[in-house]
Amino acid sequence: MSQVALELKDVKKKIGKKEIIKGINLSINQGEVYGFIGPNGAGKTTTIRMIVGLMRLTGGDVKILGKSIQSDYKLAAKNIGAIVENPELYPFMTGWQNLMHYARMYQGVTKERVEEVISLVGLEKVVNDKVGKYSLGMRQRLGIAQAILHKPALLILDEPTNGLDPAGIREIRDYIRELAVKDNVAVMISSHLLSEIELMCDRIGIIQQGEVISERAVHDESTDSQLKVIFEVKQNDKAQEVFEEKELTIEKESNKLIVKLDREDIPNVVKSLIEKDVEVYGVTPIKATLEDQFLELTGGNVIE
Ligand SMILES: Nc1ncnc2c1ncn2[C@@H]1O[C@H](COP(=O)(O)OP(=O)(O)OP(=O)(O)O)[C@@H](O)[C@H]1O
Repeated sequence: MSQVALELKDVKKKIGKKEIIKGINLSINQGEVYGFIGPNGAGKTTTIRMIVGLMRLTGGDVKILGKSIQSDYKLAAKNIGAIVENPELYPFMTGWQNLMHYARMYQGVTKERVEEVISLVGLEKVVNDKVGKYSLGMRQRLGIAQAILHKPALLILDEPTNGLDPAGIREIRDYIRELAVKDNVAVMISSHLLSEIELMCDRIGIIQQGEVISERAVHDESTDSQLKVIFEVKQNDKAQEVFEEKELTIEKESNKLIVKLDREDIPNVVKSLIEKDVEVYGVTPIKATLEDQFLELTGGNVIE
């Protein structure tokens, strides 16, 4: 069984009289990529800053590989690699010099390990160029390389794909998945790019007003029990009667009826339609995108 890499227990943060984080509980296993999403001001950065020790907790605890950041900070922190806000890089030094500079700060990070992370993030060709000349994508990759130098069990990335073009986003996504699968690293990513989260993460937590209001596996069909289904029928009015009898919500009433129902009720509804002589041409479940779910859960709050 994989070990729990990160555990948040009733984590709270009060600034002045305002409770910004209201008791967050979550855990991330080794080898798991966890997306932490929420509208602006929901509390993502505050939570991350507490996990990495940049801000004190006002309540609860954070454990990394079982070590508390409150009572065992040094032991807990050595298992974290993070990019919070922008990665700190020296523009007048080459990529190689930057990494060697950080490698010296950790015990046991060899030259071979530096070479390994460079190839993992695909920076071999530019590693001897000055970082000042790097594109944003290259800088992000170097930032990730720096964060994983000491082989942390937990990698935390705050908006890692911010400002990257689609090709850059794809590359970062691939490195992150590789890290989780090959090196068993637990990764926590905060982002507002929901489509990215869907492709990159195993599980997501949605945070709103300082609380995790929903947590779900990204590819778990069982969490999609309430579906939107498109019914293509010839006799709309008769079909509507069937749906109304069953107290189902009809969302759209053009030539196609979009109805919300549980997956296991589909056969029954189709049977009723046929019994009422409705000619059914098609029944298509629409997989609600994460964005739909997110907007539904946050009551339509607009995200960037
Ligand atoms: N030092 C502070 N003093 C007072 N309020 C603060 C402070 N830092 C953060 N806040 C408030 O806490 C809430 C959460 O902010 P936070 O930056 O954690 O949100 P976020 O989810 O990361 O948002 P964004 O996506 O915009 O970065 C916001 O309402 C913010 O105004």
